[in-house]
Amino acid sequence: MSESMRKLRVGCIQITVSANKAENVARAVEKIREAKKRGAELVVLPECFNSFISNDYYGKYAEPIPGETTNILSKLAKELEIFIIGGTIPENDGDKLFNTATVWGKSGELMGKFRKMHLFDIDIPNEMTFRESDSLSPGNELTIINIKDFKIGLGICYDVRFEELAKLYRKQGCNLLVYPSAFGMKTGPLHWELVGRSRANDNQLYTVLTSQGRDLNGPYVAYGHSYVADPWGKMLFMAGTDDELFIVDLDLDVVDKVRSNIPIFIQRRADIYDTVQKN
Ligand SMILES: NC(=O)CCC(=O)C(=O)O
Repeated sequence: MSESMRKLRVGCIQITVSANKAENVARAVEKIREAKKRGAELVVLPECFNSFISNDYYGKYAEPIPGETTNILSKLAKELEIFIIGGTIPENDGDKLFNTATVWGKSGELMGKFRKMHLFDIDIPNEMTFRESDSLSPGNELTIINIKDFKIGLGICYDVRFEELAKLYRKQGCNLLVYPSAFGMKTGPLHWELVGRSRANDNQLYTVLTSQGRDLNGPYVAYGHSYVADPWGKMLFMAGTDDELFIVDLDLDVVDKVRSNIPIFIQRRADIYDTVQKN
């Protein structure tokens, strides 16, 4: 097996968004070009990279897929010969809205899309209330993408809290989970790092969490601090709060090593408990 197939250089892009969709997309394009120059083979954008995170905006900013924003990603992937996980955009399909991630291959082809499965509905009285389900519908399908020898499971932000989803991906052989995200300021400080490192450690795989940058004047203030955790649960890199591009090198030897050193996956008592996919 070729050594280079087992390594992947990932460009993680943290960007703030404004009310101007075209500007948001242009900012993402600029960062993807920069990531290519720095050797990235795969780039990952944050959740809602072309729109504010807000029930007031999802409907107005929504597009079909393919559509205006994703056509730009497709063309760019082809031009730069790079894989793009296009963060998420609000998607309209019939009379429904979804929060959707798309993945674009080096020929500009749509390799897959994932619709946020667990909608961000929380209520911490007087501090943070959000009900994505007021405007969005949930997705019902897991999405796995193969790039080189990496088997990549997709989730979106709040999905990272659900170990069952990550475990299903692990059971299907994933060695990398990618979560375009934008945690808020209430839960971010306590949970943002905890959940992504936990999913990495529980399932002995890499986790990539890209966030919107923090804009204190927007309708939704993202925590920022995009990061990558390795299969030991170790933080490889964490961004600050402003716009930032960082590059990380992933290596499947690290996955193999931790799985052989601490073989929890085969030691699970599946005779007593299990996580099963129902559809
Ligand atoms: N956009 C989201 O799904 C936010 C998730 C979040 O902040 C959390 O605490 O979970």
